[in-house]
Amino acid sequence: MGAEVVIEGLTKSFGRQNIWRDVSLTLPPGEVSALLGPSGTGKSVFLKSMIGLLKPERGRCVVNGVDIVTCSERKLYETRKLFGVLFQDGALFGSMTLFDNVAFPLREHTKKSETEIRRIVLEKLDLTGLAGAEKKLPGEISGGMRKRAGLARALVLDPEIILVDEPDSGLDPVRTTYISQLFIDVNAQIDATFLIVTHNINLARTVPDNLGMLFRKELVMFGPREVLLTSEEPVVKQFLGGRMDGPIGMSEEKDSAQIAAERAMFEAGHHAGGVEDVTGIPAQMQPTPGVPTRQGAIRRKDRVMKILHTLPPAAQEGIIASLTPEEQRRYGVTPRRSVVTVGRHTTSPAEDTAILPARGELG
Ligand SMILES: Nc1ncnc2c1ncn2[C@@H]1O[C@H](COP(=O)(O)OP(=O)(O)OP(=O)(O)O)[C@@H](O)[C@H]1O
Repeated sequence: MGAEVVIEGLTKSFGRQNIWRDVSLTLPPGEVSALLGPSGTGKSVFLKSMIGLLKPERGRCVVNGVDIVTCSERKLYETRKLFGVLFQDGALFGSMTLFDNVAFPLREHTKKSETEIRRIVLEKLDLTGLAGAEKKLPGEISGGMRKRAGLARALVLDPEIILVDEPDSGLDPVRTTYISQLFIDVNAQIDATFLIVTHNINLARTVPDNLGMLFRKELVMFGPREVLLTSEEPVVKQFLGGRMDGPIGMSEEKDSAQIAAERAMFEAGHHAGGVEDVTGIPAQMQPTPGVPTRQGAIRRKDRVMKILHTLPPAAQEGIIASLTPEEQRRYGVTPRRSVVTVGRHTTSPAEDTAILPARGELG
């Protein structure tokens, strides 16, 4: 099972420029989490802080009892081996073949024989759909393949935590979905804890178990996906709809006068862009048939049902609607009213938000 990552009160500035402050969240072991946020809100800085490449001035990031922020260089070196990182561009060495790129961490950090290295590299290339491409140079393959090669390299040291920085950058929507499917399949196969930072709405809505959002230098929220996907928070709604109408502006945020002026314009009929009718909780991506069940998803169900009573009503309803009738019986919950199911999408109308906990333990 992947490692839990506990982040408490993390604050990062460059000189006098504060990037974000007091960020606290826990990545549950083996679950897939995603962190959203408009461009420039410090998502990449957050990932780099988690692996000790940047030093936050306050707070903790604890993995297996080691605080990355304050530990010694030696401990940091050891703990970093628990992480596999997929950088935005794959961060491959341009002059090395895919084989050598993927073999690099094994040659750097282990004493494995070349035969053993070959076995591991070919296995990871196969896992990421790159079998047969080992002799290619990064410049000879597509952006999607480069990302998959970056993922293969991130996997060779058997990481417990995988950090992914904007997997969709430079990819079309279809390739983005394929790489998302690969994350889900890899998660099912190795049960590692994932954190994906992204501003891709489709990915955010369908891939992770947990969702958070950075805005105005703070973590707006972090929790089960259903919480953010049903949130009435203006910044969250605006972001998920990809619209101009709301607090996020051209270069991050707007003041109240600008919000009011634009609101008048949209009310007068100007299209705010984005998609108005994408609401509710779409079905989550599942492992490809034949790939094992995600253990993280099973644990998550139990974990979320224990905290169900602490979540907003719309999120509760969405979670209950995602359970099978047998699971609803097992957890002792019943939807108050029937939920509307549209194709593979389950939506819960606002008036259907309350639940009936059938047993006392939920509330
Ligand atoms: N090493 C650094 N020194 C100084 N400022 C930095 C450094 N790294 C990042 N920043 C600043 O931190 C802010 C957040 O950058 P970051 O790249 O983390 O944002 P992001 O949310 O990942 O953006 P995007 O979605 O566009 O990739 C930016 O203003 C950037 O200029």
